[in-house]
Amino acid sequence: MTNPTQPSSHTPPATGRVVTLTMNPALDMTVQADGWRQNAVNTAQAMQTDAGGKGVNVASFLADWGLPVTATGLLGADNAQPFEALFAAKGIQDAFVRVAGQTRVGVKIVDHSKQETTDLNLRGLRATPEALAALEAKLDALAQDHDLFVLAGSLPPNVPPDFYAALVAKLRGAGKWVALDTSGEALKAALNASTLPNLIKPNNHELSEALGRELSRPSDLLEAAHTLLSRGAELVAISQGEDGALLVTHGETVQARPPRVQVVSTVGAGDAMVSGLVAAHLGDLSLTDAARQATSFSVGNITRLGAHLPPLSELETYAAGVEVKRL
Ligand SMILES: Nc1ncnc2c1ncn2[C@@H]1O[C@H](COP(=O)(O)OP(=O)(O)OP(=O)(O)O)[C@@H](O)[C@H]1O
Ligand SMILES: O=P(O)(O)OC[C@@]1(O)O[C@H](CO)[C@@H](O)[C@@H]1O
Repeated sequence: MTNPTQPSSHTPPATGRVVTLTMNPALDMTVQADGWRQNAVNTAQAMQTDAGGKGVNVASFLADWGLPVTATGLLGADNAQPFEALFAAKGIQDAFVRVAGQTRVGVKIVDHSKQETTDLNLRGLRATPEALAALEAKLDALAQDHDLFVLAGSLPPNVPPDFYAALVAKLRGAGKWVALDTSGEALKAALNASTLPNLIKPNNHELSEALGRELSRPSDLLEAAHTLLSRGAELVAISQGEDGALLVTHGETVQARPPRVQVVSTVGAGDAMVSGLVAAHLGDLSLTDAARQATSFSVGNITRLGAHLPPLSELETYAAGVEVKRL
């Protein structure tokens, strides 16, 4: 099927198949309300709804990049249509377990006059033991013929905080390459576990919260990254919003600063970065090129609504504008 956003001349690498796991997807309802104020009556200019949630977004970016991708997780049966339409349009294999009820709505208020994005995220559908058992069986089946797993987003109610920690151990034990992008107690448990993911992509606030200490100086972030590397991670990517990202491996550290662009919505910026890093891993890129590629994905994402990459020529312009410094 033709995908209008897919970069045209890019040839994807012919390597491993990717699974993205979204335990808590969301229908993102973006409301454009320029100049809006809290505690006041505001007028909005536009509204758009997109199938989202971190792993769904990663699947969408990777599909745009031309990689085969399977999306799994728990999806409310009552409003699954926008997700199914996205998967069909982009050729994403739909391996979501359907559960009773509606997937949560995530309200995103964007203010173009101030280039600000405000998120209101609901907690999501309570996961039943039956749904979790069905998901476990699905993941076991997917592990038969997929090599990379991206675990992304919050955990819905009734899923224990060590869910990702246990899954990372299981997947890495089976020889899979695992990326994790989560927050709060789930991130804390995963970072305290004995087996760490190959790639960890927190933002600086999420990492500070999970480690229980303020990481305000670059040296604090670097020290935290090196501790995670010494405990089994291969790449720690700490994103810092408009300031860019710090990417740390055993032998190298780079700082990537994005070019200045007109921001439409920052929703999914981190997911785009994860996607760029997964694509870079599959393409065996150097850390410098990975930083450039991942940042260009993020910048491409924040210049439009929804989790879509811009055409390749635009992506290349952003990539050329990324300032990558080896530290
Ligand atoms: N306002 C911005 N201007 C330019 N680039 C940005 C901006 N916000 C984010 N980015 C780019 O996106 C990357 C990821 O952003 P960020 O650190 O906000 O991720 P995140 O907190 O995980 O985002 P989210 O949870 O919304 O997906 C940054 O490293 C940067 O390259
Ligand atoms: O509650 P979570 O899972 O942490 O975040 C959910 C969410 O904000 O993440 C995506 C952007 O990264 C959105 O599509 C979605 O609404």
